[in-house]
Formats: sequence, C-alpha cells, structure tokens
Amino acid sequence: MENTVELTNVSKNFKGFSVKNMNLQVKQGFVTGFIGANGAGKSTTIKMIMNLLKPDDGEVKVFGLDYKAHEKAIKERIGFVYDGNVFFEGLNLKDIKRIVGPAYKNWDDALFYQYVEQFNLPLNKVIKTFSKGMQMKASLAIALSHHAELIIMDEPTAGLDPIFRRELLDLLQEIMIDSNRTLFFSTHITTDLDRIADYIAFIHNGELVFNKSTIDIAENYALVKGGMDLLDRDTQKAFVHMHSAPTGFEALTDNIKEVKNIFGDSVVIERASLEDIMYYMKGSKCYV
Ligand SMILES: Nc1ncnc2c1ncn2[C@@H]1O[C@H](COP(=O)(O)OP(=O)(O)OP(=O)(O)O)[C@@H](O)[C@H]1O
Repeated sequence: MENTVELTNVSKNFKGFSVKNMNLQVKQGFVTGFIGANGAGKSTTIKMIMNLLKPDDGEVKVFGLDYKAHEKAIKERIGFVYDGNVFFEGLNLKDIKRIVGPAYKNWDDALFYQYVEQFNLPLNKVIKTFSKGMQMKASLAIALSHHAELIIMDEPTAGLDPIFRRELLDLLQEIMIDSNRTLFFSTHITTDLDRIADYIAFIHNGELVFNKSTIDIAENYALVKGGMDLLDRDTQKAFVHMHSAPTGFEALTDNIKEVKNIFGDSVVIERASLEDIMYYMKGSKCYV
C-alpha cells in the first residue's frame, strides 16, 4: 500500500467555509507537513481523517480501509496528537495509562515508561500542573506507546519554545526510523518542515493547492527578481504570482527551467522558502 491516507473528492460545508472536493494522498513511510493560513481548513481536514467529523461528500480511506466497516481497526493503528489537553486534567500519567492502555491491542507498557523517562515526565503529578510543552510530550508518549503506524498531529509545535520545538522535531525524526511509519502534521511554523518533511501539502481556503515532495519544491520553485522592462504577457506565463513595484518585479515561479529559458541571466533567481510560496500562491494561478 503506497498511501496510508487517501481522501477522494472530499467536501465539508460549514456556514461561510467549505473544504472543497479535496483529493489528498499521504504517502506511507514519509513525513508530510500540512500547511496553510489560519482558517484554511487544516483542522477540519485532520478531523475528517480521524473520523471526528464526517465529510458531506467523498471518501476517506486510512490504511486502505473505510471507517464505516473498520473504525476500530483503523484507530488501533493511529496515534493522534493535537494542540490542547486531551486528558482529564485532574489525572496523572499513571491513571491515564491505566485508562488508555487497555483500549489498544498493541499497548506497550515498557515503551510508555521509556518515553516518560526520555521526556522527563512525572508520573504522579496531575496533568493540569504540566506546562504546555510537558502536555504535548505526554500526549505524544501516549500516542507512541501502542506502536502506531500513522501519527497524526494537529499543530504539535504551536506555543512551544524554540529549543523544545527542536527537541520535538529530533524526536519525530527518531520515530521515523521505523520505515513503516507515516507522519502527517499541520503547522504554521514552516521552518519546522525544512528539517523533517518529505512532502508538503498546502491548503488554501479549503482547497488543496498542492501536495509535493520537498525535493520537487526545491527544484522547481524560486523567487525571480528583475526590471519591469523584461515583462510582457508571454514572459509572465512563467510566474505563479507577481508583485510589481517602481523598482522592478518580484515573482514566484514553479518552473525555474522555463524562467532561465525566457530570461537567461537578466533576472535574479533566489530560493523560495515555504513561507514565500504560501505568501505568493494564495491558492490560485494569478497575474498582476
Ligand atoms: N464545527 C464547525 N462549525 C462551523 N464552522 C467551523 C467548524 N469547524 C471549523 N469551522 C470553520 O472552518 C474554517 C476552517 O477552520 P479550521 O479549524 O479547519 O482551520 P485551520 O486551517 O485549522 O486554522 P488554524 O490554523 O487557525 O487552526 C474556519 O473558518 C472555522 O471557523
């Protein structure tokens, strides 16, 4: 099975917002970062992947199975981490383990204690006394202790300090050594993805703009800068979006080769960061 998650023509309509006809494949064995602006539909999509929200249309398959017939089998194999306190605040980790552990066939006590130690988490302190970072680690320890093949995380690094974020990313890298494992997580902090993502899925206004490998993005996307005199309707075709100013233009291309063919050495081509791409693309092919 090549895709761990497969969304086919999935739509969800809220008043004033829709996820529209989404086709998304999450590749098995890789890290996919899910990016998009506030309110773009990341959490809504993740909730549909987790069957916490039912699509109005389309099909969601996880491990090649649908939720109607296989909910329990699917959930057994997923570890879900999201920004917010998942647990009863008044409980400690020992209590939580006692409640959550038996729910999973593959729950591994030894592994749980290993993560608790590795993350420096107290077993006997109630969760409400944990810092945000500790709560995230606790959530992750629980999610990892049943040998989940798919880890889904909704903004796991939100609100964490830079050092802690880095530690978390190192840890995620470590858990990906298991080549069967798939990691799908949403984030606003696109620089987190430079370190660990293999694929980037970009959603804007409820629509999937692209789902591409980071190699593909690095090879094809770039910022192009040059003088206004270089532009005409034909040359602009190489750009996804462009800003112009009296001093010249700055544009995003998804086809560096074509830009080189058209402009040769007369423009400056610079690496486009994910933030640049998000800023420029805003969802559609568009020219100024
Ligand atoms: N249950 C709901 N009922 C109505 N509207 C909803 C519901 N859940 C989400 N929305 C709306 O759907 C839109 C997308 O929300 P969503 O939480 O999926 O975005 P997001 O990309 O995760 O945003 P953020 O990065 O800010 O968390 C928002 O406009 C939100 O108000």
